Amino acid sequence: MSKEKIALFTIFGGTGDLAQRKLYPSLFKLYQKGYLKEHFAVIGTARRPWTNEHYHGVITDSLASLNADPATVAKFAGHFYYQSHDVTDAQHYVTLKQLSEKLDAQYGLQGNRIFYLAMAPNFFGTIAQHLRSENILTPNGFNRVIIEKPFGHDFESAKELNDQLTATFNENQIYRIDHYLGKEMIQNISAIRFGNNIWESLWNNRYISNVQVTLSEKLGVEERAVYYDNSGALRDMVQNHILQILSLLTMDQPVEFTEKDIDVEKVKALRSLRPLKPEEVATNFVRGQYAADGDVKAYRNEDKISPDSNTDTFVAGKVMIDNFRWSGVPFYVRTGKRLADKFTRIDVVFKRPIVNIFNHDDVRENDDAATSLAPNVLTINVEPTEGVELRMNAKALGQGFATTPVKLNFAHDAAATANSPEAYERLLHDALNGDATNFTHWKEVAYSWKFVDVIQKYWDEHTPDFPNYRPGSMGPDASDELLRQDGHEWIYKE
Ligand SMILES: NC(=O)C1=CN([C@@H]2O[C@H](COP(=O)(O)OP(=O)(O)OC[C@H]3O[C@@H](n4cnc5c(N)ncnc54)[C@H](OP(=O)(O)O)[C@@H]3O)[C@@H](O)[C@H]2O)C=CC1
Ligand SMILES: O=C1O[C@H](COP(=O)(O)O)[C@@H](O)[C@H](O)[C@H]1O
Repeated sequence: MSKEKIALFTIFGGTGDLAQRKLYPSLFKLYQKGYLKEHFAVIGTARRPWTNEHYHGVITDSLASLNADPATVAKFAGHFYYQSHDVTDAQHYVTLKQLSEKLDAQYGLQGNRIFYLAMAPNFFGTIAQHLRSENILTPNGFNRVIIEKPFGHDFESAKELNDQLTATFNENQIYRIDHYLGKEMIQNISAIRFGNNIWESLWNNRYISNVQVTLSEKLGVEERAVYYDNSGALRDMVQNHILQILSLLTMDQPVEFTEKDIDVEKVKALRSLRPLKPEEVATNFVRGQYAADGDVKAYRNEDKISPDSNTDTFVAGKVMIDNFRWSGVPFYVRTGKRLADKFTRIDVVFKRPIVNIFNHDDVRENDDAATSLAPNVLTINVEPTEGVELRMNAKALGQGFATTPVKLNFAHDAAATANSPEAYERLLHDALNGDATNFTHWKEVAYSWKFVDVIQKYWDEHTPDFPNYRPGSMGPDASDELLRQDGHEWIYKE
């Protein structure tokens, strides 16, 4: 059976950063791999008054880093059509419907439509309402809408947006994208956990001391100031990516590895997050904003950022999960811009042995572990390295007997990593196949916002002392104190 997928893509936000950096290259890779052939077309739409010719130039430029055959690129770009209009303008959708029907006939698209909303969330409801009112969805093919994160701004706006979307689309037509779920090693969490008896039997509060999730970025806010200053790191990275990763790390085993069964278990995990009371926020969550350092601008001095902005560019937090499996285990999360390096990693820190038979001096009263033995740590490296490390204790080489920490290490080689699909390519392919396994679902989004809203509300009511961390560090000192107060420390330290 041909692997060719047939569809008309309509990208709202076709002139934007995400479309150019992620969507066009991903669609091209699907084209190169034969998943898209002749029977596909793309309508890019935004307000800028571009011509098709200019649009094809933008598409070509967005593929430059792929060093692809120019003739192939030109043929691919020929499937793209630009329409300039404002999504709040009803007439835009009348002309969009006419163009959609023309391209459907021209390319034989069987009425299959994928609408990608690659623009600020406050427009998502407007677009969904117009798609319905102007009858742009088709009766004879599939209709799917891909919604970028953050899905809303808080629980209330997310609920309103979801109601607007479900007035137009069924739940199984809504693809809430969180591109971290398309990353190889995030998908690997379930394989590691449920594919190996060694881990699942230890994956609980009897053996695990604490879990650490770090999404570190070296870049600053770059060209996205307008979006980011209204978002902040808590909404931009914690409400979605980090809580999604936490749900995969902590969920119970699904009955089957299917979209529905995985969603059931992720929702159970997110429902088990211990909600914070307002008076608990300050001792469990840390916020930061990067300062200036040499020729690196402070956040408040970035283009289009107000000089008195209190937007958080860094978050560290301690999350507790109240269920049988995880009660008592702290989950430390952190993310930020202008940190020491660009990487994403998960560190699962196991409890040390209670007794160190190799060093009787180490046995102390009321000590919960033999401190001279290093803790076992399972590290899942998500990016830029893709792989798994295990730290354990072994005998030190040579005469006598002493223990020493050693590391078992698996990493995909660079060639394998380079050839594996990038997150957006993988998720666009899943959407073409109607597979929403690696997308978020409404209840997951709802519980994530409910958890985050308490923190954001408390921060909105209390003025921070910003800026408070040096670019190139791993955030404010309070982030280290968050673990130190529990007798722990970050496995990755600057
Ligand atoms: N960029 C990234 O790395 C990531 C972005 N995202 C999400 O993707 C979405 C888009 O982000 P990004 O591409 O960075 O944002 P940009 O600001 O770069 O792009 C916004 C797009 O929306 C268009 N637009 C704005 N207002 C209107 C309007 N009234 N009518 C029609 N088009 C409009 C703009 O085009 P024009 O001005 O010509 O109208 C532009 O194409 C956001 O939800 C963001 O959270 C998610 C993950 C990563
Ligand atoms: O969703 C987002 O993610 C990017 C980081 O994505 P990555 O794949 O490069 O790790 C982040 O820079 C951006 O602010 C955020 O919106």
